[in-house]
Amino acid sequence: MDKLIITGGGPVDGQVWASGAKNAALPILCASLLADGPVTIGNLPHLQDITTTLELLGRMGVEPVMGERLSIQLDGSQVTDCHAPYELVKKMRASILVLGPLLAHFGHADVSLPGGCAIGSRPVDLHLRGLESMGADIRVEGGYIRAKVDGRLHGATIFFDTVTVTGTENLLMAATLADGTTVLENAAREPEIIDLAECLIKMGADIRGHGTDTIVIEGVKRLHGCEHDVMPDRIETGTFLVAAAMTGGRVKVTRTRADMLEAVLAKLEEAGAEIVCGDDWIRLDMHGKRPRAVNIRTAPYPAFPTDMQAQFVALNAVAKGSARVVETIFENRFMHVQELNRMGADIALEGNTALITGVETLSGAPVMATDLRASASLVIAAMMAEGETQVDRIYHIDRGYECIEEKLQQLGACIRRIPG
Ligand SMILES: CC(=O)N[C@H]1[C@@H](OP(=O)(O)OP(=O)(O)OC[C@H]2O[C@@H](n3ccc(=O)[nH]c3=O)[C@H](O)[C@@H]2O)O[C@H](CO)[C@@H](O)[C@@H]1O
Ligand SMILES: C=C(OP(=O)(O)O)C(=O)O
Repeated sequence: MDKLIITGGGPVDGQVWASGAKNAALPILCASLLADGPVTIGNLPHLQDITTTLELLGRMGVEPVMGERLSIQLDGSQVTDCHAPYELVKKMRASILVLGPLLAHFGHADVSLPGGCAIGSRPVDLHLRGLESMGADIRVEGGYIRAKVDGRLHGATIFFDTVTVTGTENLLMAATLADGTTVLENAAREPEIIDLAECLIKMGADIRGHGTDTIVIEGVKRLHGCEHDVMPDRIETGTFLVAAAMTGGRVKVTRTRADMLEAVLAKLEEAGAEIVCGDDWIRLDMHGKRPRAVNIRTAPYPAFPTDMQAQFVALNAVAKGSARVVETIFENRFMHVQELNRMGADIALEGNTALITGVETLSGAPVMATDLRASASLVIAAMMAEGETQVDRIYHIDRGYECIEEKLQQLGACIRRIPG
């Protein structure tokens, strides 16, 4: 297993570009299963999760054709096998996103249950209940979701008890080819849902209300190919901004968007950062200062994203003052806390709340990455810690951060990978 070795020290200073968003690219790749023609997807990030998804689509018969500028062409009409095996689904929960498109386009699907993971149990009951109310017959046997429908799915009004991002995406995709109207109530409003809906509309889907909590979909008979560029990754962008803020440094992130990061930028300003935004860039400057501690409460978009919680725990660990960070989305998303404490942080956990007392500095230590954003928090903490930190199990970070060491080197970090 690869490791990252980071020697902490100077402030972050430099410019870096944001990659395409993992959490938009994954549903969009799966949406290609709905089309009767080639879908060309641009600005795809080069990430392990993307490779896993392409392998999964390849097993179904959809062979990717590589294009220019990180683009790829996929044709849903090539599907020969509607089966998503455990050995691929276990690598990446977002594989569940093939369920809705396969069922809607081909009338059946066998998809392994994703199972629990480090950050929480993450059930998919709301995906399944929604598909059942659209007429699907679903059985769970041998760890597989076996779903079929006689003829086509039909439209339905579906109320989500809990706001779910991939649940909204799965049902949104399924509804595009259903008979009649589907209304998704208490739908997720994340920017990645808007990006997916815009791609589906280019494929010929009839969707209104995406970006609000009520999405209305009129089913159409078929969808065609299209071209779509994936939106920038707001979580990667936010991670670079926090790295600069923690080290009293400055950064300009390009090829990104400020409008989808409002809650994060507000917290960075509260921490003392000066932030200036342009059409497709964000510049942050801490002017050499130590950040002030900021309280955080995660919640569905547009509130503060759970995917930025670990990075802000790291920031608070070295801030002036003390802070409370409350995680309301996942029941076990504080695995970074004990590793940060090994680096000298002073963080206590009480249920879903981290109570953080800022310390002047952290010290390098061997630490273990436990999930994607926990890994990111350890890497940025290591960049400001005294001495050397060894981050083990970094395959987690490779799921979601493209060329992490090259990009952080551009910002002045002393970071290298040791292949395992
Ligand atoms: C690939 C992708 O886009 N991943 C993101 C997506 O994950 P994901 O879509 O898996 O997360 P959800 O929005 O579904 O989860 C939100 C909450 O709903 C619960 N739930 C969800 C579905 C369900 O059927 N039943 C149920 O109880 C979950 O356990 C969790 O407590 O949104 C999360 C919340 O913003 C992000 O952290 C992930 O980065
Ligand atoms: C939790 C995340 O991803 P996934 O849902 O793919 O596990 C994430 O991107 O932070």
